[in-house]
Amino acid sequence: MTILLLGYGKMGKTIEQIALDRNHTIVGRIDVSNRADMDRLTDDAVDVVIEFSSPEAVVDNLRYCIGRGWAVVCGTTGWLSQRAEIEAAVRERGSAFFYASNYSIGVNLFFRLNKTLAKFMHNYPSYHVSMTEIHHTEKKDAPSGTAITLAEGLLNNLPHKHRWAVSEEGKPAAGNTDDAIVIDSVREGTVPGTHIVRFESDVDRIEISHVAHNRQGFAIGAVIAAEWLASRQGVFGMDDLLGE
Ligand SMILES: NC(=O)C1=CN([C@@H]2O[C@H](COP(=O)(O)OP(=O)(O)OC[C@H]3O[C@@H](n4cnc5c(N)ncnc54)[C@H](OP(=O)(O)O)[C@@H]3O)[C@@H](O)[C@H]2O)C=CC1
Ligand SMILES: O=C(O)C1=N[C@H](C(=O)O)C[C@H](O)C1
Repeated sequence: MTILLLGYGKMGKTIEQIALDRNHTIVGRIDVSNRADMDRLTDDAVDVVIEFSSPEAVVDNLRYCIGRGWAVVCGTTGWLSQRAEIEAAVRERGSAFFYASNYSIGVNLFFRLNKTLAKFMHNYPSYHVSMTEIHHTEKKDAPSGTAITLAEGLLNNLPHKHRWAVSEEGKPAAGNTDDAIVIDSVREGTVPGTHIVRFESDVDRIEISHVAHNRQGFAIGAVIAAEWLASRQGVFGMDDLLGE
């Protein structure tokens, strides 16, 4: 399979190693400095684009790839207010698009555990639910895409909560947050990604966490998604790949 790496930073480079190990061919490594190289690729030179860039760049990148008819696996976070527009463009073009806030198989198991825990806690509103996500200091968006997916899983199962709200580095979230799941975003060192969901009462705490030791899990998942997407048309996510 031929892969175009759109975004060649920490994730792009980790994905490259996994893709080469799985006998794929990298036809381009695009960062800010060489975007014009994409114009020189023919439409059929690319089986799948793997896009891990930045919240500011991703939507233009996706529009460009959809316009070329290229299948795209996107991992960039922090842009989902424009998701509907992008997915409509994919359907109109008849191309293929895959998005996940987190490609790690372990995190996707954790998403399911999170929903199951929320269903258990549904009848115990006295337990105060909150989340913490911890990432490296280069991360541009907060809260993390993974934290937002976890919050959505909780909101769908906890009727007394209606939204999520952000606090940063331990500072309280703004306003009255009784109906909110408060997410604390911590940025420290080179942490690849840690997510904690907790239910706290006056007498005890129930807590689940996922800790990534490195970026390999995200990268393997993204390459598997690319292999899966290459022969498909439409809009997909991890539940399509892993089975509901
Ligand atoms: N879904 C998932 O499983 C995961 C998602 N992520 C997300 O992926 C994204 C990238 O993460 P990471 O690799 O750590 O970030 P990095 O900052 O290490 O890399 C980003 C790359 O994107 C490039 N880039 C920026 N703007 C453009 C542009 N306009 N066109 C092309 N390339 C561009 C940068 O180029 P330059 O170096 O020249 O600035 C750099 O090569 C983030 O949004 C992060 O949250 C991260 C891990 C897992
Ligand atoms: O920026 C990162 O590094 C990560 N971003 C993703 C997110 O925002 O959830 C996934 C992972 O946590 C690493």
